[in-house]
Amino acid sequence: MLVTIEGIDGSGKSTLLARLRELLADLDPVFTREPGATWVGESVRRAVAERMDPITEALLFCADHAAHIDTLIRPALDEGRLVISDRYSDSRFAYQPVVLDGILPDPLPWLRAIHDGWSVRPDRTFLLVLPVEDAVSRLDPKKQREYFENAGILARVQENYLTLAAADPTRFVVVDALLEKEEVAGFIADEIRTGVRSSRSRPRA
Ligand SMILES: Nc1ncnc2c1ncn2[C@@H]1O[C@H](COP(=O)(O)OP(=O)(O)OP(=O)(O)O)[C@@H](O)[C@H]1O
Ligand SMILES: Cc1cn([C@H]2C[C@H](O)[C@@H](COP(=O)(O)O)O2)c(=O)[nH]c1=O
Repeated sequence: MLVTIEGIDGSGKSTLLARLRELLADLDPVFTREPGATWVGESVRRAVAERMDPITEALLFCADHAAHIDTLIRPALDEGRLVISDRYSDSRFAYQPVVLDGILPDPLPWLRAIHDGWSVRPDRTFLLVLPVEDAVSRLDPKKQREYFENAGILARVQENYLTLAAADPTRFVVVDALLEKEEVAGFIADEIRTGVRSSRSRPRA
């Protein structure tokens, strides 16, 4: 079963993932992330830091996804493992249309077409949602920030996420990221357990 965690910067993904490691330890999940599960992710971070052109950046995010699927996601799913990824393809579908606005006429179908035929669809996606000003106020001012981490961009990214969630309500679970950390993690851990139980009781396709 493939579970993904999505949300704008500062929504609490890293905090949640750290707690899920403890709460779901008995299920022995494979925890992973995009970008960064493979060395291609290092190139992506470099491209973002150097503000390379947005097409190069988008294609590097896609290349990182392809390497991630090939080296980690597919092998783990083939072994029947629970995989939990901190960001995945929906990050591309939410962030890159904002970055590519004015560069491509219609970025989302272009991005989706790049993923067609080889990407693996998540079984469940938890989207952490909160007012953008709360997310920005949570960001560590001492840390070097990616250029995405600006309120104007993040507001548009979150709108894109909410549109994706509304279009696919059986996969997405929208979670109020203003709730207490423990409440967010407890709720998502319970939902993942329920999903794992039902996927194990279903014959494999
Ligand atoms: N539910 C919550 N309530 C209040 N504060 C929270 C909550 N979840 C996380 N935080 C705090 O918000 C800050 C940002 O959280 P975190 O680093 O987990 O976000 P993130 O989504 O991983 O951000 P990024 O995408 O920038 O890495 C941290 O200081 C964290 O302690
Ligand atoms: C996977 C992916 C990520 N991004 C953006 C979102 C964040 O601002 C950074 C990743 O940093 P984090 O430490 O995970 O917060 O990259 C993106 O624009 N497109 C993507 O596909």
